[in-house]
Amino acid sequence: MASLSVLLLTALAALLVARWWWRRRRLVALMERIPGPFALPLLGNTLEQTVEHDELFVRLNGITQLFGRQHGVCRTWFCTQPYVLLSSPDAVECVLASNRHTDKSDEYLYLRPWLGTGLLTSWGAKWHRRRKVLTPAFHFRILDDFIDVFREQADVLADRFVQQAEQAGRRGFNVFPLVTLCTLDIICETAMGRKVHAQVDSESPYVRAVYDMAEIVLTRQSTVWYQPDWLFRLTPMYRRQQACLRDLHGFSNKMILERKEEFRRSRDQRGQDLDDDLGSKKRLAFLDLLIEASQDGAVLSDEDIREEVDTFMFEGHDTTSAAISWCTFLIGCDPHVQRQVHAELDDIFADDPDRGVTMKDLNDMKYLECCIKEALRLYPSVPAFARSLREDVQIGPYTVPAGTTAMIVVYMLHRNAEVFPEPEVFNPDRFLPDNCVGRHPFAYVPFSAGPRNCIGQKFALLEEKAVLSALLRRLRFESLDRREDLTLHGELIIRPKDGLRVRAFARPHPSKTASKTATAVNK
Ligand code: HEM
Repeated sequence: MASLSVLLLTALAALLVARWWWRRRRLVALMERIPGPFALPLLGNTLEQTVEHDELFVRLNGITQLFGRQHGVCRTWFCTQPYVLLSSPDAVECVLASNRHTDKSDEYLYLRPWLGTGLLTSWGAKWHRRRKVLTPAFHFRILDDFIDVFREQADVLADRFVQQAEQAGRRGFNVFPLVTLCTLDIICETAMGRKVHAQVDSESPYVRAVYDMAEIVLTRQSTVWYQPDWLFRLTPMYRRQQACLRDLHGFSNKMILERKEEFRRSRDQRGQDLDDDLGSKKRLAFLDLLIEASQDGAVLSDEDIREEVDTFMFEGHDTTSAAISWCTFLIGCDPHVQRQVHAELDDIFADDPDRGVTMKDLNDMKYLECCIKEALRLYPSVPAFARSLREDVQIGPYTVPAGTTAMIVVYMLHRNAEVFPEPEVFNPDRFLPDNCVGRHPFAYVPFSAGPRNCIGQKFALLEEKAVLSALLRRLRFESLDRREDLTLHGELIIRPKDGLRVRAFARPHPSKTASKTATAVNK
């Protein structure tokens, strides 16, 4: 009897496997036409990919270079999940330009405990609704209000840089951690309307939880045995996650309650709608705009608001911090570029070298903008991102089947020598208006592109300019690390494994009659 049961169970299991295999045969056949490394049955390329983060980044870029040379498409398998890696403008366009491929891949699932289904992780009708509700929060009128926050926090950072420069002398110091605390201060104040003083107190539980949570997400993304929820719940890392979430959600919930209360009070006092107040009397945080848009819960519940605030916190500080740090480093590698940036800044602030930066100044920083763009080309803060394909897509000569994860390998896309000759050279002139004419619109996508592009890109660019100009008005940089010696961590954000070390020197105070050396771009 027992042996009959075993036989029946074995037959049933075999039947299920055969059915699964039969259903997947088209997907597998289509995938195997796409160039890629040899893959084992069931395991695929998992063994080559279960390595340290820096090594994984090198391997993914290597596969892209080796197998995706011709059409910018190659394939790899993580267990039974197929991936295509896209690295040419045409291939990337096929996915990003379409309204049909807006669903995020399973890698984003691990962000859900923190971000729920906010703008970054939601899909379908919910994402559409949210995008519509949130877009006005990034209107330039609102961004104008944030310049004061950028300026204040950038000045704190510049003071800290001066201090570090004095203490470290010729040994130099790592810019990354200092800049990250500054961008965290900026996003807390602009997203939630509260100062967390991260630059002064980096040990705050909230700040620590942000770091820990990002690390947990990354570990789950790249480690097979942490992926199933039931298995993850058995690990100490799950308990660490729950502790982080208590701090993260506890803080945002408290902020929401406080701001709602303030919002109600001020509306009752004035007897008028907050709309009348936009951009005039009181600076509004994104949170206030969400509370306003929520229409007392009819459009957004408190939990919906929290999802979005947490999403801004996540997307809005590490990305800008990486961008500012890389740009400082690259400018510090090239004295000629640095002289042009200094000349532009001296020119803009010739009327009063000590005054605070304004929106007009930021808009006038054309050459600095080229440097920022070029730094984002070489070191895109988000080096890769992914979509889950719900239907077949034709990419070049290949039909990529539904069910595949399409990964946009931005780091390699930006190194296409046909679009960017001598791609490893840091050359901000590539982004002078004349030099951009005729460039493929999907050849440069640090903020993604198409319907799911970065909603915060204007905010990010203004913040970067405000912080970099505050640093460069006071300091001259010399980068100590050589680019070719850096080990990169291609994590959620691209980071150098051992930081970016620079020496900083105080600049002589520019006289009020500074020469009006206009740079080519300002003419
Ligand atoms: C240099 C800075 C930044 C870079 C390079 C960057 C890059 C990106 C990229 C590549 C995406 C697409 C991600 C994907 O498809 O998975 C994205 C989406 C997003 N970003 Fe940014 N980002 C930056 C700054 C910001 C800031 C400052 C905010 C908010 C204040 C922000 C908020 C968002 C949101 C909410 C999304 C999701 C948009 C959607 O799916 O509709 N980002 N960003």
